[in-house]
Amino acid sequence: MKQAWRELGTLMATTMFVYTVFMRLLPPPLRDRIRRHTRKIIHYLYPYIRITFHEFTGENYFMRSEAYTAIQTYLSQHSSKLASRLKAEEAKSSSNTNSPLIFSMDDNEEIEDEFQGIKIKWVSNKITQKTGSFSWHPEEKRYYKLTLHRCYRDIIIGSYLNHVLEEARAIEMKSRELKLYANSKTKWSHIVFEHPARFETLAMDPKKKEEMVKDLVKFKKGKEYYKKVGKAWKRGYLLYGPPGTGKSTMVAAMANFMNYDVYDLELTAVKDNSELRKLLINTASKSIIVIEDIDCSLDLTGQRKKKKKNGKSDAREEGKGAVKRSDGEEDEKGSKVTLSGLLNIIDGIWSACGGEKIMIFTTNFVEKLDPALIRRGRMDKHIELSYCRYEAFKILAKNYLDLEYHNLFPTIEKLLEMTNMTPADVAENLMPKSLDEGVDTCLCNLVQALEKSKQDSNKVEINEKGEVQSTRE
Ligand SMILES: Nc1ncnc2c1ncn2[C@@H]1O[C@H](COP(=O)(O)OP(=O)(O)OP(=O)(O)O)[C@@H](O)[C@H]1O
Ligand SMILES: [Mg+2]
Repeated sequence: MKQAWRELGTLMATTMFVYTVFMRLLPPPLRDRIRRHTRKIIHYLYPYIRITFHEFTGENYFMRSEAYTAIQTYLSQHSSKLASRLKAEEAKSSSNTNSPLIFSMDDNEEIEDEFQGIKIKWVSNKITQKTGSFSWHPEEKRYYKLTLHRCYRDIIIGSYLNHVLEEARAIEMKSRELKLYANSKTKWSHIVFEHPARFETLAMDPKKKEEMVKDLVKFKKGKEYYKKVGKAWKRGYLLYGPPGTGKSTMVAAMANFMNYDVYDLELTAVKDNSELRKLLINTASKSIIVIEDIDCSLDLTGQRKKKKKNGKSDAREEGKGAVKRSDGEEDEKGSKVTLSGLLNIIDGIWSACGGEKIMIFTTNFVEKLDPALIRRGRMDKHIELSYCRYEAFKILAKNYLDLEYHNLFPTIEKLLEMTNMTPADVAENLMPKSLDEGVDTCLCNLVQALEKSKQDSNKVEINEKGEVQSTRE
């Protein structure tokens, strides 16, 4: 058998040699004709098409091909099951995949994929460049080669390759690192977004939570719907409620749930409307743009102007707004972003660029916002995050103490109805302060805190009644 193969090899090499010498001796027109006929014969005998995707493209092979990367991602999904030789790489630490390793086909390995009943062969290969000469591009050029029967050419080029790219995009979306962007001047800078908040651990009314999750799912799957109704694929949420009720936590939970980047827009750092437009144009799709404490960020409300005229300051605002906007300073150094500017940018044509964007405003004082800013269409959904009640408490007890039920739960339920304690305060009381503190101690701490809060609020009520009576007298 070995002898037969050796003879066949020699025969082929001789044939190729004779063919090459023969072709060189022929006059060019005749040579071209023979070449054409030879190609036809090969085409008849070998009915397959091959498509090659190189890792580096461009004039000097500097650019990594996006198609190559997408194919690599797509095939890595199949290779761990189908290929016998694999390459393993460490996954990104913050990627959402469960496995710490990512597998891909090793060099010179092949796997067979199937699409609409058609078998497609993928081979991963590499060309090794001659060493010794100085060169910028990599010495090993990798490529994927796809082989298919020519009768499937249209399906493969038309649908299969699109399918590969879309699947790869979906896989990348799942495993990508989320980013948290912050603005400085007209630029965004980012860090990796790694917030552990999830809807499961968010303490709020379960019905409201479910409604919120359904709304987000509908938005995510709404590409065709938004196109049909002729609306830009974006949605606005207004989160309002007292400090410590979980507004910022909810933004983080939304980003994790949707797998979107977060753009934390600090309006006080934006010089004027045109700078704001530039910043917003530079946000990518699949992102959440959040403006925290919108009532404190800028002079966006009618009430605020009145307040300034009167020269009085609102005690409730001092915690947040006053720091950013000390009187007098604001006009010279501060932001000139106006309400109308912000509204124009939210509604403007640009806002549809990229699509799939969520805008969130958070505030402690919803009643202070200009109705134009929060009307439906701009802020489509208004969500109130409120003081902690029993349903929300149960979620916190599960999160912090891994507790489904305890004898103190009915007492806590009653006390929560009678007081206004924020989930942040409840959570703080539930957290063990030392290694010796167990479930009972934490719950007793909470009961004590709730009783104190109840007494304090009773005192305030009595004082208020007293003041009312004395003013009547
Ligand atoms: N609903 C909640 N569910 C779970 N944890 C919560 C909730 N609300 C508050 N917390 C806890 O309290 C902390 C403060 O909450 P968060 O920053 O989300 O409040 P906020 O409503 O944004 O407050 P502010 O109005 O002051 O910005 C969070 O780190 C979280 O641990
Ligand atoms: Mg907040």
